[in-house]
Amino acid sequence: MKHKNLMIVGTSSGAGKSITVAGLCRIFKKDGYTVCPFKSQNMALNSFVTKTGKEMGRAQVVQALASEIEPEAFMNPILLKPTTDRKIQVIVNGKSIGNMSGIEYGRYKTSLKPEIMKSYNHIKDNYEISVIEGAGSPVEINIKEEDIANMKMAEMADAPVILVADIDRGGVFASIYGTIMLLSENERKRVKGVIINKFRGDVNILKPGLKEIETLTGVPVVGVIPYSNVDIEDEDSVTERFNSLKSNNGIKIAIIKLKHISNFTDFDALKIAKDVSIKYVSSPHELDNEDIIILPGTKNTIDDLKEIKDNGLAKEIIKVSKNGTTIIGICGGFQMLGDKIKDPYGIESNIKEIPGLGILELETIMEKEKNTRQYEGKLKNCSGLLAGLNDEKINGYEIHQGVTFGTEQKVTDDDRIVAVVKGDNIFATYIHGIFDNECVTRNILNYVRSRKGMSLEEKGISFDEYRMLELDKLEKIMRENIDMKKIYEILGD
Ligand SMILES: NC(=O)CC[C@H](N)C(=O)O
Repeated sequence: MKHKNLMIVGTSSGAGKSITVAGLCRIFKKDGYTVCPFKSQNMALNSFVTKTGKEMGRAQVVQALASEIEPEAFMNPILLKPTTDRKIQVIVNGKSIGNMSGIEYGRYKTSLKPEIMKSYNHIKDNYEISVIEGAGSPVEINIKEEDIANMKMAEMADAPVILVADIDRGGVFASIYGTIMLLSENERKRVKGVIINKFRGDVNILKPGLKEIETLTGVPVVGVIPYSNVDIEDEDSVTERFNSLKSNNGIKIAIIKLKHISNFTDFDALKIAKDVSIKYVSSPHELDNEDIIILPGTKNTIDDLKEIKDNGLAKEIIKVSKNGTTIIGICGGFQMLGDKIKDPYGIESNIKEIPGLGILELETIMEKEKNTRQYEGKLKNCSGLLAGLNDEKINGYEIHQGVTFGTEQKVTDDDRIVAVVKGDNIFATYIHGIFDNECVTRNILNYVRSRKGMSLEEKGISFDEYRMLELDKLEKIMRENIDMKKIYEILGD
């Protein structure tokens, strides 16, 4: 089997690299090839846990789904998770090797090349096509020497390169020309095509410019993709995800926008539910009688807890929790709802102990060992928000250092505390992806619907099904607007 590859780089972060890779993976898969995504280094707080308990960036997970293969850490051998303002947690091949400052990591990262190549070669040996994603812009000339994610990666994999440019933010010709001109001559030779992304309007207006940029750079424009509302998660560095989502007279949900918010893809499944409006909130006066308040996961529970105490959000959440507002805590947010968080080894900060919101009688200790595992279990002893869900199977994944103890009502069949309910209106869990379990989401939303006198919803589409439909939408748009014949010609041996 001869392996063929292609690398997608972008004129900037958020140009649409991840989505383009996902779309190409889907097309190659549908055309009958075995295909695998790859990104050597990701910087993201949205991570995923593989079947073998390894952590990886979520963009490659979606691309793996598009390729119809199980997500595995070799698709993203390096994951960087910003922990505090100055430290990043470095995850290599799915496991944390500790925290480093930016400068320390800058010095260290080129030594990871063998690790990267081990992962890449595994893909090369096992799949017919690989689609490699770059990171940010390939011409950050101040750090080009230490590059392991862009043109160096293209070189290491000997891959042809396609440059994706975002026309929506303007300056598209300058960014295409500037990016290509800032590459070295050898690097420039690798660039075989340009894709213009997020175009609104009549492509005929664009045509003279396309011709001119092709002449100026010598690189053909192989596609102009219209702006679309395909709902597929992209890199989280530049995200429109925190924009509010409105619906009239519906269920109002506020998600607390913590400074180190992590795994906010947890809420994607809520967005597709009927009558839901979601708002991200970072101060108490933005709260407006919401039906549900969610405390999300965080890379730094202690710092973020301190912040919501200082800015008054904590006080407000405690107050409305007593008036029956539904409060949901996920992972770090779950830990905050307890009485106390202890960090004896200074994992998250130098605060050794901090009182929580005291809504749940629980205590959390940050352990040295990080828990990364997929979760599969059964609900039991369900009441309140989860009433009626006994024996339902649920799944998701866990990423946390904290271990939680206490006397609240456990609702899973595990010995340890994974999820609890309290009274009618509180639910908290370590499980990321909890809302992807359609029964849990429907139950909670129906609880709120009945309180508000709204009619209840029957079983709906699962989030997995929804995601596959969106990927197929993306495939269709890309096939219609990219010269796929040309892409197959570009694919490198
Ligand atoms: N993913 C999370 O929310 C992590 C919570 C917390 N920072 C921990 O490590 O335990």
